[in-house]
Amino acid sequence: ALALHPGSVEELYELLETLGSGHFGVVRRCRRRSTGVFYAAKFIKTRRGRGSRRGLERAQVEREVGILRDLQHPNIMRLHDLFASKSQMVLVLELMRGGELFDFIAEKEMLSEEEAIGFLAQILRGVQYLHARHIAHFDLKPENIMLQDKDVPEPQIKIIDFGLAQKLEDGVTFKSLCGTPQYIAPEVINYEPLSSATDMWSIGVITYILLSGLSPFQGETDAETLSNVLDGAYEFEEHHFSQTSEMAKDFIRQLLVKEPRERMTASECLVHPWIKPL
Ligand SMILES: Cc1ccc2c(c1)c1c3c(c(C)cc1n2CCCN)C(=O)NC3=O
Repeated sequence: ALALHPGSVEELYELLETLGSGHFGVVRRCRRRSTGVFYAAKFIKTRRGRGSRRGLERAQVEREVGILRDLQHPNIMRLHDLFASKSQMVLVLELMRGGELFDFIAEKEMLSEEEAIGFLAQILRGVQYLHARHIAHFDLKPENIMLQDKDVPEPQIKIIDFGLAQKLEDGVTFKSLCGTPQYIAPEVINYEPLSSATDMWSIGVITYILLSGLSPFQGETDAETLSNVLDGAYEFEEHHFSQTSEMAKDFIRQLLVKEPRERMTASECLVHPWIKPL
């Protein structure tokens, strides 16, 4: 069980360099003093009162922790330790030395279909595990897919950042305008009920990017991107997709579908002929 340490994280961990920062706060590499094992420490500033603008609502962070602490899957980020003070929370997480899938693709420009399938099968198994527990991530994108090590033939990945994740209580239509324009599904923009199918649209966008290095709906501005998403306006540009198999295109077509109910589920993706032969 996960203890909520009242003391300071520095009593148990030596804090090292900053690995990244974002809307949530700062992530630093750290080393557990008693074992010498390295971890990632995510520092989240929590609001003093409802008034202040800085930091996140404490309840929101507690929701993320509540979701993370019960998850146990090789492709989902594991929460090791938790520290809370009145103005910040510190999540101690597994260290993913390989960094973001986003940077991995940027370095390689694009991946072979075999490499893409290798990553997607892991992402789909993690998402299948979440959806089976009625949890949706709602912010799936290459920045939130981390690699254990990148200099190995088949890098192991984990899904991180459950800051926007939700438990999908049956019947509760969860609506929230969140996520990143390039990856969000039409129903998010139309403020319609969200579901696990919302994650599957994002996986369609991620697949398109893995195979081509291009983002299917990205426009000059966020507004243009959002309208491209609403129009479902994307194409397999000949120049970037001439070498791509028909099965890969079919896989993407069955995810970038406007009607959420018509999209493949994670389980259906895992038996799609493009992925299955694995
Ligand atoms: C080597 C490296 C570099 C940047 C990292 C991480 C690791 C990292 C990690 C985590 C999070 C939530 C954010 C992280 N970031 C920030 C960027 C994440 N999109 C995490 O949970 N484990 C990490 O290793």
